[in-house]
Amino acid sequence: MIITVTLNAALDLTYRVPALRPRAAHRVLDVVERAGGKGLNVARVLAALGHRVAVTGFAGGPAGGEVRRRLAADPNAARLADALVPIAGHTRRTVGIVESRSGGATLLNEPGPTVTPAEWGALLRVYRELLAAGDADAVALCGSLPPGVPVGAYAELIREARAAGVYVLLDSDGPPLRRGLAARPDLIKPNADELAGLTGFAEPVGAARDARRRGARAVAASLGAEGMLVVAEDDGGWRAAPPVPLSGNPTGAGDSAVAGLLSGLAEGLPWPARLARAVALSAATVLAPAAGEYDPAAYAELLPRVEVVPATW
Ligand SMILES: Nc1ncnc2c1ncn2[C@@H]1O[C@H](COP(=O)(O)OP(=O)(O)O)[C@@H](O)[C@H]1O
Ligand SMILES: O=P(O)(O)OC[C@H]1O[C@](O)(COP(=O)(O)O)[C@@H](O)[C@@H]1O
Repeated sequence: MIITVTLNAALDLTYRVPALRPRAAHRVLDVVERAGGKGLNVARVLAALGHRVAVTGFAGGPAGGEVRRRLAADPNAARLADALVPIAGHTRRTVGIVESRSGGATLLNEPGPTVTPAEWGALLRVYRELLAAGDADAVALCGSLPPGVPVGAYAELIREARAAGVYVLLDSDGPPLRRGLAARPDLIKPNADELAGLTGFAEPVGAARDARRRGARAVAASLGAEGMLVVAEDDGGWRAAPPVPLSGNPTGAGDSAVAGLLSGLAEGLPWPARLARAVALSAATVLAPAAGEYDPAAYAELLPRVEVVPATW
């Protein structure tokens, strides 16, 4: 079983337009709605891969209700346990605008609802109960923090997971990521910009090794069409790349990479196989038009074609 935490859940809307022009009106070709926010995407992909998942975080208002309904209606709902904590504030929407001509995506992420100290306390109680149940292989802490949640929230959740002996992955950005590192997460999954922002190094190998010095036990950096780089717990490393760069909607590709890494961990796979899975799943997510979905046929076809090589430094 894997626990995913989405403190800033979202109703993800994907609008498709022929091309996006600033300061112009657009006719939207079609709209897709999904239960989103990073941890919810991770959970849906894990469930599709056959894993049981407990989904926690906050949900409130109309979008929060819709997120819960969509989670319950997921084709793999039997493996998705809804442990979201109700709040008085309204869950946000995130809007992805995908250009059908170029495949480019523009994202508008609302800040999210204000969470009260009592609601944060309720989340901590639910999280502790999930950890105490004793059957978690891993926890994924994903995404931004909504207003009101303390900036050290991830550090606190990491300390709790480590105290319970549960592997913990952090996928966030900015101050919540920086503060989280102090609590020594087992793995972080930054993209290239997040890694550079964290360390000040643009070059990913130096940056990933620096992130380990700052507290991450291992770093899996996602590098867009170039695939992924891992600097593992023993400072050994691997690189994995998709066979070809793909064009499509990259929203949620990073979340599928997280799902690939954690499903492989839960199945006892070694690093190279976990990495190959993460790259194939995330590349197959670029090929699926809606945020946070992957194309299963493309995943099966890509997996044997992902090249994993040891990295040296
Ligand atoms: N254009 C692309 N072609 C093939 N694979 C891609 C492409 N863009 C992203 N990916 C895959 O998705 C992963 C995550 O994408 P990335 O943009 O690095 O992260 P994030 O979605 O978190 O910003 C990459 O490591 C890669 O495996
Ligand atoms: O919590 P944040 O950082 O605002 O991110 C939320 C957004 O991230 C997503 O999970 C996509 O993330 P990735 O493209 O990094 O995988 C969307 O579903 C959501 O709109």
